[in-house]
Amino acid sequence: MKNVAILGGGNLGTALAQGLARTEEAASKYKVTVTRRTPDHIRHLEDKGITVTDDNTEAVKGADLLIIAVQPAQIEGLIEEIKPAIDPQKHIIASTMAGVKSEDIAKLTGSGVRILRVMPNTAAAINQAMTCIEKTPHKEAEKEVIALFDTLGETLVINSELMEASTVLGACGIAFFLRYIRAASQGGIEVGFHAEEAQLIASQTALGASALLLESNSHPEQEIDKVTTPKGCTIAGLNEMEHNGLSSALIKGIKLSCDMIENIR
Ligand SMILES: NC(=O)C1=CN([C@@H]2O[C@H](COP(=O)(O)OP(=O)(O)OC[C@H]3O[C@@H](n4cnc5c(N)ncnc54)[C@H](OP(=O)(O)O)[C@@H]3O)[C@@H](O)[C@H]2O)C=CC1
Ligand SMILES: O=C(O)[C@@H]1CCC=N1
Repeated sequence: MKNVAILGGGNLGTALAQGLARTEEAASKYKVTVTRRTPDHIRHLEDKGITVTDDNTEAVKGADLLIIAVQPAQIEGLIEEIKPAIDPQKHIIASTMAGVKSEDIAKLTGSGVRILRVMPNTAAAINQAMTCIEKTPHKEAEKEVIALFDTLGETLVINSELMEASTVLGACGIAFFLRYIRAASQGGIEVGFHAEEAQLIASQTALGASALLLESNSHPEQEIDKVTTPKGCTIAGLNEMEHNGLSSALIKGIKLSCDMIENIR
């Protein structure tokens, strides 16, 4: 069993812990502790065999792999607290923080600690995350981090300079796709469905569209061509959406999110 400490049991930290406790595969490999300053907010995790505490130092001492999931502005305080307990020979630090480079964390921990960035998303809670992992010279550490995040969904190792782009496309992406589903549901209600039915149809259709790409390895436009019957209703709706800037709005939103990460701290 590997001991994992998730430091910062907020939205993402909780999602990671839930995913690690949810499947037999993950639960048999990882013993998880989650910390936050107000642990009573996440006591429910204890029902799943997860240890919950406000003691970062003890959590670090008992762990091999440290996953940092505090907000970027909270990192200085956290590292100051745990620094005496960090053992460079033993610990691997995987940081989920948007916009915080591994070098920035190394300046706080002191050199010699194996640190790499990871960018999962909240679908980790149901083992459907997309996690981008920063390529690192510490190959053994990289292997261990990949193995852990493989239990939470898909993983992709990428160069450091793409970590911001991966944050927007993969992590913020959950919110972007969900907003599309909400809008589609609202449209569905306007054309006659009750809210729950509209949401089911929109969500399952989004899942089917993704699966078409993932399973057949095709391009979105190939699949779109199969739906757009000549003179039909799909192309009419699609063109109206594009006249109103659908693709452009998505691309602009992704670019703006990416630009603002530089100043996130
Ligand atoms: N939310 C997401 O979808 C994603 C988030 N991220 C990154 O993950 C990080 C967390 O984001 P998110 O979960 O949204 O934020 P949250 O604010 O929900 O979570 C941060 C948590 O850290 C805890 N915390 C703060 N200081 C300490 C400390 N010194 N010791 C222990 N726990 C502490 C806070 O709880 P308390 O106040 O009780 O201590 C809080 O619950 C960010 O850096 C973000 O960039 C990355 C990918 C996706
Ligand atoms: O919004 C944020 O800053 C964090 C990082 C990616 C998802 N949530």
